[in-house]
Amino acid sequence: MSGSNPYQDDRGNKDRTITREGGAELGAHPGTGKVMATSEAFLVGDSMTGGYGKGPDILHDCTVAVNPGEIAVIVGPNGAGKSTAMKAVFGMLDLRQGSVRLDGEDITDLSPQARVVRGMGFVPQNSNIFTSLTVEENLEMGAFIRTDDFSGTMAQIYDLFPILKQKRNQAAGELSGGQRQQVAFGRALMTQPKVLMLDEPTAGVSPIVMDELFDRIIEVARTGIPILMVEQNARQALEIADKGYVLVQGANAYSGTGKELLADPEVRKSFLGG
Ligand SMILES: Nc1ncnc2c1ncn2[C@@H]1O[C@H](COP(=O)(O)OP(=O)(O)OP(=O)(O)O)[C@@H](O)[C@H]1O
Repeated sequence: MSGSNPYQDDRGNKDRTITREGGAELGAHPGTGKVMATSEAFLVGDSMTGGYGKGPDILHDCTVAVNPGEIAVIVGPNGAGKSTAMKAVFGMLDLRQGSVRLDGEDITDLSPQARVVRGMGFVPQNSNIFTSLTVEENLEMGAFIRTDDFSGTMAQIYDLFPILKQKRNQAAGELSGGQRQQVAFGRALMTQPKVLMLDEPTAGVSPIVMDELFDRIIEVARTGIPILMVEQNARQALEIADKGYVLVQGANAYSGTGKELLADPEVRKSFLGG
């Protein structure tokens, strides 16, 4: 979104090999094509183990990471812990082991609010907009941490999602599912995040709307904002993914580039419907 972003589009597929059980070699630094350790990635949830409250561990040594210019997608069966992994990266559950790092800094102990201030944008799966507020008020709420003039950012968001401009004075609750997702997406962009996390951005929308949302996600990634997202529509999401993680029972089962995972016979058979 921001013209001053130093990271330019570099979404070409790099030569990387698929890994099973962990993805230590995943992650290529934009511009260099050099494969670097996941631990050096811009955003990394590294070897995360933990669960909700005093309950059992849901995540088991789970690692997800994303770099500028990339779209990283987490897929896997229902209940695999995909949303939990996102919540863990955003600081919504206490990790028993592992860490979260953003731009080289350990943020494991920061609250979600503090992570937003550091540059994380998170769009949760549910309740991600204020239905009784107008579209524009929702976007304004997104800018809550900003003290500068955010009208330029709002204009960029209206360029990205023209329908939101058209409906800016309408209550967000009156919008279609796909339009509401655009509001949630736009609201997260209002903070000018350094990284964006989306939990099932295409949940409940038609295939056409899903394609449109994916196009917008690609557009945002091209501005250099790394995007980490969970998707139910695994096949379609992996098609636009620079890298993908298949989670099973809270652990990394497969990881690789989107292309590699789509081509892997085991991944196809077990997770992509053949
Ligand atoms: N708030 C919570 N408190 C306790 N357990 C939870 C909570 N949220 C999720 N879980 C449990 O964590 C496990 C993983 O759930 P999670 O929602 O992360 O899976 P998922 O892969 O995102 O699933 P889906 O694809 O169905 O959305 C499940 O067993 C679920 O019951």
